[in-house]
Amino acid sequence: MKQILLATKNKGKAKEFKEIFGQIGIEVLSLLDMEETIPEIEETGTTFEENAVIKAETIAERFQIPVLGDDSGLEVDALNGEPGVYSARYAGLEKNDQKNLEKVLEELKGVKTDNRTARFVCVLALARPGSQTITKRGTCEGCIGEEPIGEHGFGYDPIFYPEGSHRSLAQYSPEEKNQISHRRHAIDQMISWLKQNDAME
Ligand SMILES: O=c1nc[nH]c2c1ncn2[C@H]1C[C@H](O)[C@@H](COP(=O)(O)OP(=O)(O)OP(=O)(O)O)O1
Ligand SMILES: [Mg+2]
Repeated sequence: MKQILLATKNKGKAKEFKEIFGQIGIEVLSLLDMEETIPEIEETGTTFEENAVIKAETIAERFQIPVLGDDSGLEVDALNGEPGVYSARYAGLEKNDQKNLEKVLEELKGVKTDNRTARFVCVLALARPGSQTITKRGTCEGCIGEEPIGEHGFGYDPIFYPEGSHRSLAQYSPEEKNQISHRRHAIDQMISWLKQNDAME
């Protein structure tokens, strides 16, 4: 496998996949690299697994090549796991990262540090024409800060402090984030599975 198509239009995700897979010599293309406009894929699932499979299978069906789908989000314990699969649309259908993280901070007003635990979840689905789709999950534990800080990353990174860290994930360099992220852990699991099943070629 020298090249893989990623079923996403999210710039932040695409950049991280390119960096992580680039290190093992695999080129990642995303829907942002395609000439034609791909219609929005409806995320009708209620779990990360379901949505990752929908994304990967929709695009694999269309292009008849192996496709990786990523469905990810933030689970906040004090909010019963919200925003979860609705992370991208938490503050509205326009998918605004700034408004989304402000809504989390608003919902957590008055909640003490010890009770602000959360995790990022990333589920990857690999759909290959003629094979069963497989999914792998990665997580990154941490807690939610009091205000956004940091310039790197995307999404909820400015309010997320990885376990044991005094810096938000948006204060991590891309290289540092890619060593500990939920996405990195899911990718590692997927690569191990492919190696074990002689499917890396
Ligand atoms: O490393 C991350 N650092 C910060 N925030 C993150 C991360 N990973 C996911 N997130 C947030 C962004 C978005 O609010 C939601 C993903 O939603 P999700 O539907 O999977 O992606 P999306 O709609 O942006 O792009 P697409 O569906 O085309 O892949 O979780
Ligand atoms: Mg989405």
